[in-house]
Amino acid sequence: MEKLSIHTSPALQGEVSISGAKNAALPILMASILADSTCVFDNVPHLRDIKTSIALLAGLGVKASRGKDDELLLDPSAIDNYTASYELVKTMRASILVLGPLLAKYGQANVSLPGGCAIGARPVNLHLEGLKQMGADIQVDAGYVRASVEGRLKGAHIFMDVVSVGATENLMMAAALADGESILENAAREPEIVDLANCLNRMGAKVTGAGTDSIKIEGVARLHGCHYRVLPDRIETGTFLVAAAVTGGQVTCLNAAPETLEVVLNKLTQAGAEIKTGKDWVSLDMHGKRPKSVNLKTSPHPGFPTDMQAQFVAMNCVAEGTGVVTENIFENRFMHVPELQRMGAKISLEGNSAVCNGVEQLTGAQVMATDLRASASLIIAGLVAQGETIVDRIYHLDRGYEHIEKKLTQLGANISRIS
Ligand SMILES: CC(=O)N[C@H]1[C@@H](OP(=O)(O)OP(=O)(O)OC[C@H]2O[C@@H](n3ccc(=O)[nH]c3=O)[C@H](O)[C@@H]2O)O[C@H](CO)[C@@H](O)[C@@H]1O
Ligand SMILES: C=C(OP(=O)(O)O)C(=O)O
Repeated sequence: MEKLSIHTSPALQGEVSISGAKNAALPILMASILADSTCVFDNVPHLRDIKTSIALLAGLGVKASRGKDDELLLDPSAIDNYTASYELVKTMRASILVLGPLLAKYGQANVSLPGGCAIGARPVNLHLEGLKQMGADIQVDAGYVRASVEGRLKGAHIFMDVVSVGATENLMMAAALADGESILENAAREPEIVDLANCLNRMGAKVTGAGTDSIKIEGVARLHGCHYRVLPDRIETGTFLVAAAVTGGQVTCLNAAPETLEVVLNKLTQAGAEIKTGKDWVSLDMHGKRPKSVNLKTSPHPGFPTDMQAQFVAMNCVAEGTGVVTENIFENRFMHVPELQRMGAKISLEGNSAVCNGVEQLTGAQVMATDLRASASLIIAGLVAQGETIVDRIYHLDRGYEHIEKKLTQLGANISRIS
């Protein structure tokens, strides 16, 4: 099994190009099911989750081909299968996002339940409740969601009692082809929701209000193919900025979208970084200083993103002072803490908070990646630990970071993939 070997690294320096956002690309790829003709997507990152999505769509009958660079062409005109099997869904929870589009376009869908994962139980009740309100018959049987509707889904006024990115996306896609108007209340406001809405509108949908907590969708009878460029990955951007910060470095992220990162950039400024932004770039300069600890609490956008929590815990481990990090979205998202402790971090877990007392120096160790962002936090810690850190189970990392070790090497990090 492949691992990453990281040795104490100098202050990171230079420029890094940010890839398209995994969490925007995944729903956008699934949205192609709704179209009658070919969709061409640009800036689609080369990731394991994207390969899984292509396999899932190909299983339904979508013809997929990679174009030049980061282009992906999806032709949904010959879809003839409505089942997403457990084999694929279990490796990628976002597979549940085929449910709304299949049901809206073909009146039926069988999608394996994603089940829990390392970071939490992650139920899909809001996805199912919303589709029921739109007239779908939904049965859960033998681990599968079996959904059908006579004729078209009907527009509905849906109140979600938890802010859910995935449920907002699934229901927005279903409503795009429903009969009549839908309003999604307490909708998620993440930039990836706005990106999906923009893409759907490019396909001929009538979605307004994305980016607010009330999204209105006027259903249309058909959607056509489109050309759409996926948003830059704000979590990848934030990860490189934190990596630069812990090493006291100076890094510029190119092809980025700084306006999607406001709260993360504020926290980095609090940590002592000098941050500069332009239209599509963001730079961080620590001027060689050690970061200062920060306190933060994760919450839905525009709050601090849970997908950046582990990286900031890693920064607090080596920062000056004590920082309290509170996780409010997922009930089990501190799996990186015991691994960071193995590297000498002084962290105590108190309920859903991690209290980190920064130490001057971590020590390299063999550590286990338990999920995607936990993997990133262990790499960040490894950059400033004394000696060698070996990160095992990096298949989690490959789900969501494109060529991370190459990009870090380009910035001067001592990191390599070993088998
Ligand atoms: C592919 C993708 O975009 N993944 C992101 C998406 O995941 P995902 O869409 O799965 O996360 P949600 O926003 O749905 O989850 C937020 C909270 O709502 C709960 N919940 C969700 C659905 C539901 O039906 N019932 C329910 O109770 C979840 O258990 C969790 O506690 O948003 C998360 C929160 O920003 C991010 O960490 C993930 O990176
Ligand atoms: C939790 C994440 O992804 P997913 O929802 O695909 O598991 C993530 O991107 O950090």
